[in-house]
Amino acid sequence: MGTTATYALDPRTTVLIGGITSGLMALVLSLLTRATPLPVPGLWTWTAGAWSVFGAMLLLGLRDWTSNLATITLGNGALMLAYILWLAGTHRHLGQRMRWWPWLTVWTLATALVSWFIFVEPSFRVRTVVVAGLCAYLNAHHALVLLRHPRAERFGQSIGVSLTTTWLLILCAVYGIRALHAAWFAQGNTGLLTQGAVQIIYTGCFTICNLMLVIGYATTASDHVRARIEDQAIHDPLTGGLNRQALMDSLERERARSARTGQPFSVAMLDVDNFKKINDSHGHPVGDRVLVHLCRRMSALVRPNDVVARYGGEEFVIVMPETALGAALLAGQRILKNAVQIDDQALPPFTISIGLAQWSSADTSVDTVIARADAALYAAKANGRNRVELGGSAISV
Ligand SMILES: Nc1nc2c(ncn2[C@@H]2O[C@H](COP(=O)(O)OP(=O)(O)OP(=O)(O)O)[C@@H](O)[C@H]2O)c(=O)[nH]1
Repeated sequence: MGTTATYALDPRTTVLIGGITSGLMALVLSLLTRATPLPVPGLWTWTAGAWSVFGAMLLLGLRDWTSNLATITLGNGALMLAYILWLAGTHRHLGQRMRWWPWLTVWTLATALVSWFIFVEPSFRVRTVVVAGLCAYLNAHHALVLLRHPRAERFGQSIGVSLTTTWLLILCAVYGIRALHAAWFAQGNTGLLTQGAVQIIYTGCFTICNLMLVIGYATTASDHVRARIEDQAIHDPLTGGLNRQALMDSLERERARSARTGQPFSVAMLDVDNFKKINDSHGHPVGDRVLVHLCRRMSALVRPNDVVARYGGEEFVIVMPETALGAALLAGQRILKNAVQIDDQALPPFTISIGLAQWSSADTSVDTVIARADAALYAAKANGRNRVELGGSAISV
């Protein structure tokens, strides 16, 4: 006498559990869109995708209880749409433009094919190959977009992006296997809600993957907010240079390094000559743009390890690690000449003055080296501006 295997779960329950968990996760993403202290590009689109998965899983789970149009056509349509929305969310997050029309055309064709193979020539096999094949392709394409992204938010750099990419690849593999299974094996040709291990495994895998992807988007969003907040905490909002707190931290690091290695470091303090006149004659917005321009030019002119920071008002400080006063003077002269070159015709011509000082073992704190650079800047102003002056005598460290 044959025995029929019994399972604790059946495919319908798995799909409905998947629907409920997707709905809860969509709710979490929706709350996150309101709760993040800074906007996260793409978060709304990922949230819309999560709601679409929720709708898809519920519709697919209602199979045989309501019309095929609602359960199969709309269910599969919502599922494919969800992956397109998730892809669009990622493009937005990475600051890329996605062309919608090719994807919407593919989606329309796939949905039309699914309808044809329900109502005209019913075939579970073809429907599965179409839907699972497209979903596999969409998720593979999505993973590649993340893997190819050159900036900070890429695989290995952000936990959220690594998690998302990994689960996109797993989901792509599950859909790929599902499509091939349906195409070539009779056993793979059982309906979505047919009792048995095959459908329980597939529906369970889809549920877990979709859940992990939503967790991946939420983690990516929180990584993004944390990185932005960390960035804002150390940068000056107008010029993009480091702020005063970050400058003091950098000076402390250089002081400690100098004590350890015996290598000197130098500090340049500089400001725009007669900046008040620029503001008075051209307006504060133009004055602001002069500061932004100057900071950008200086950052391009110094070595990668040098630190450019806004000290306050129109004053900047450059920290030059492992640089004695002689080398700092050459750098100062280069900056004096080149940082004021203007490529934007809307900016007025301007000059800068620079005071230089070298850290000395006799300095009691980093404030003293700053004070010497400031005194040198004062001397540069007193001696006619548009020049570099050296502060005090360099004492070997
Ligand atoms: N546009 C703009 N102006 C600023 C900013 N911070 C400070 N200032 C202006 O910078 C000007 C600095 O003026 P002063 O200290 O007299 O210096 P100066 O006119 O450059 O003269 P010298 O330094 O002696 O060459 C003031 O008018 C400030 O209002 C800023 O963020 N944006």
